Amino acid sequence: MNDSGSPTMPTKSDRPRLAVKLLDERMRDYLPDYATTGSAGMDLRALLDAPLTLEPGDCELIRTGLAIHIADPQLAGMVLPRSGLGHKHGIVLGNLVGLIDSDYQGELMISTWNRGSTSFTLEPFERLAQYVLVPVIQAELEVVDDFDSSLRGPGGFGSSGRQ
Ligand SMILES: O=c1ccn([C@H]2C[C@H](O)[C@@H](COP(=O)(O)OP(=O)(O)OP(=O)(O)O)O2)c(=O)[nH]1
Ligand SMILES: [Mg+2]
Repeated sequence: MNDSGSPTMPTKSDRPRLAVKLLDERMRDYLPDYATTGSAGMDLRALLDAPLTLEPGDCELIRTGLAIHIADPQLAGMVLPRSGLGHKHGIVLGNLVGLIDSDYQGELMISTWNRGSTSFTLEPFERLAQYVLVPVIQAELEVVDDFDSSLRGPGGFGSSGRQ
């Protein structure tokens, strides 16, 4: 927050820097970036040599041509669907959400599932999903016999009703 109480806009130089390898030279022109200053995710593009048609129910692993090494274990990447593709065309992720470990150095892959009822043709370099960097806290599990009591206790899965 600044003095006027509004959030201070971080500048590009405040951002963590992530090492990226181009596994296909064509991706140099298509490096992911934030579309607006407030975007949470960077769009990931499909590395394809030709259009690819996904029939209803098809699920294909699509290359991005990028390897991003996050390195910091207090960060992770998440691959999320784009809302327009998911809502209008049924193009979502075969794993629903992709979780990218900070020590992963391989190619970022997008499991692309046509959960809709019509075929969809994906164009080369089309923006297919989005990559969000998130903070992570790693924990140690400590085995106990009993918990300190809580208001909820073991209640879950709708125990509080619907209204
Ligand atoms: O949508 C995704 C999900 C995962 N990955 C990569 C990065 C991640 O760090 C690695 C392993 O993912 P995860 O742990 O979710 O898969 P797993 O089935 O448990 O594989 P592993 O045994 O390699 O951990 O695969 C992707 O490229 N795209
Ligand atoms: Mg795993």
